[in-house]
Amino acid sequence: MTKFNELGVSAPIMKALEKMGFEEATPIQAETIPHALEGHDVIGQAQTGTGKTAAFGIPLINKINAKLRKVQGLIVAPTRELAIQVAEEINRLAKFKSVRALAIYGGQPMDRQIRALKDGPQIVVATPGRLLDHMRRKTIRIDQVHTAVLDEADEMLNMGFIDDIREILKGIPEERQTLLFSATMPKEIRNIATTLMKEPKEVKVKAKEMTVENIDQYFIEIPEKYKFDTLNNHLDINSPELAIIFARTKKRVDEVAEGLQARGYRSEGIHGDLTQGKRMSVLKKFKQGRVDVLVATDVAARGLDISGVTHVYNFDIPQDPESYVHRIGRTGRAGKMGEAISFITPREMAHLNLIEQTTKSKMKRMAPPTNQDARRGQQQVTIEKLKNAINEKDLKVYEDAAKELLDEYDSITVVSAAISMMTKERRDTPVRISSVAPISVKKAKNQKDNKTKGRSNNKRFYGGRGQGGRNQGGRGQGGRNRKGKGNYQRRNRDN
Ligand SMILES: Nc1ncnc2c1ncn2[C@@H]1O[C@H](COP(=O)(O)OP(=O)(O)OP(=O)(O)O)[C@@H](O)[C@H]1O
Ligand SMILES: [Mg+2]
Repeated sequence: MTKFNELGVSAPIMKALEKMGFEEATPIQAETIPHALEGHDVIGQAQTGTGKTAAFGIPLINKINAKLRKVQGLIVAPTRELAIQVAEEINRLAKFKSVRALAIYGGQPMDRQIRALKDGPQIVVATPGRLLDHMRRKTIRIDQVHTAVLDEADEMLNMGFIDDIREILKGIPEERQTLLFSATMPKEIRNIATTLMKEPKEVKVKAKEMTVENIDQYFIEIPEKYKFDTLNNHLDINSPELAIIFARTKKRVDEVAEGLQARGYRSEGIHGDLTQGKRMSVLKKFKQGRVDVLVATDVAARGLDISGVTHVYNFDIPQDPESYVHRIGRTGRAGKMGEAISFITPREMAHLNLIEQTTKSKMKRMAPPTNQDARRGQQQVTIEKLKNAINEKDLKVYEDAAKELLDEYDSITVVSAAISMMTKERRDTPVRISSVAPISVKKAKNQKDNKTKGRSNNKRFYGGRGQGGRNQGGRGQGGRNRKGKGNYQRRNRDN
């Protein structure tokens, strides 16, 4: 275990770390901070929730000249919410040094950002599109920038956004230091990344698996049309503190979020088509626990650090194994435990193997909970409430009423009636979710024969009812699927 003062971190940052309760450096911090402080370019790869933000934040703040009120550090992140969160963490780390970080991102009025930029923040955290906008309008000056950070670098370099990143980096003096971080770094993306850097030190925190071990990973093989009720049952049984449910499209996110609301859950959806104001208010409610089930597209998959997320559900499995890693990484952060449950349609079973091969971890099969299990789960919640009332409330004023009731009925009947009245009967509310085509499993096809055998025992749970074709809605997959995915990822990318 490494202490921060062994890493050459300056006194004001040490003081902030102490205030934040960071006692020891995480492995990625211990390994990258010395390289970064020496001025090297760094590629840092470590599992989700292991403190990569501070791994680049600390050396960056360390290097800032607090007296110079010019942008000296530039951090680029793929989503607006992440830009905001990273700026907040940087500001916490820089609390005892006169260094300020500002987040700039799409969906917020330009003039407000221009005014804020004039205030002289030394660090700017931005989404690529909005940053380029400011650069082209010359409303941001980056000629004094000595450090550039790409957080979630692979995501930004993925899918043709390399040109935006290149253009951004071209505006920064060449002698800059470049730091690049992510939990995933596919080889081809890393190769692109190295073209943007000078002899980078590559730090990959050694781990057997790409996912953190404190996340228990499960899958449930389930036909499309049973997903929603299964999700309901699960939520009732587990009563997550906070849960994030990932769905494939914005439409599905809206439908699932509304369906859950109709069934009495405090649920909201988040995706790239919402106004920025709405996105922020949904996230705020979720962080405060006023919403406890967040339904999201991949816009919420990367980087978001929300404490109390005990469960992540893949209502639809993602196409990319990398996306799986990031999604489930919203739980099990900073050493806490978490649970990830992926719904996989029988036709997608081969895709499960592809994900497992990439992440080098296994998902355990879980039987879908029955309605009876769920009912027991719901009743358990009621029973807990009753027990709390017994222990904590003054029940004297109700005693006469209770005695009257017990004169007329036996105690079991009375208590059963009370439990029934206090228990939500969710399934009385019908909910319809439009179906989607299963994920294309093209890439994984040749693994299908040897790997999925014996796994596809869907019959056990559903009495061998027909599946497949009906879920697909007759649509072809392949090319179309891939195109669709590219589109929504692009739009989600936001800026
Ligand atoms: N040294 C430390 N000691 C204790 N907590 C820490 C330490 N470093 C970071 N944390 C906390 O751990 C949590 C996760 O950190 P962070 O968001 O930086 O993870 P990450 O590696 O960037 O994850 P992701 O891959 O999901 O982006 C945060 O709440 C952060 O404040
Ligand atoms: Mg991060």
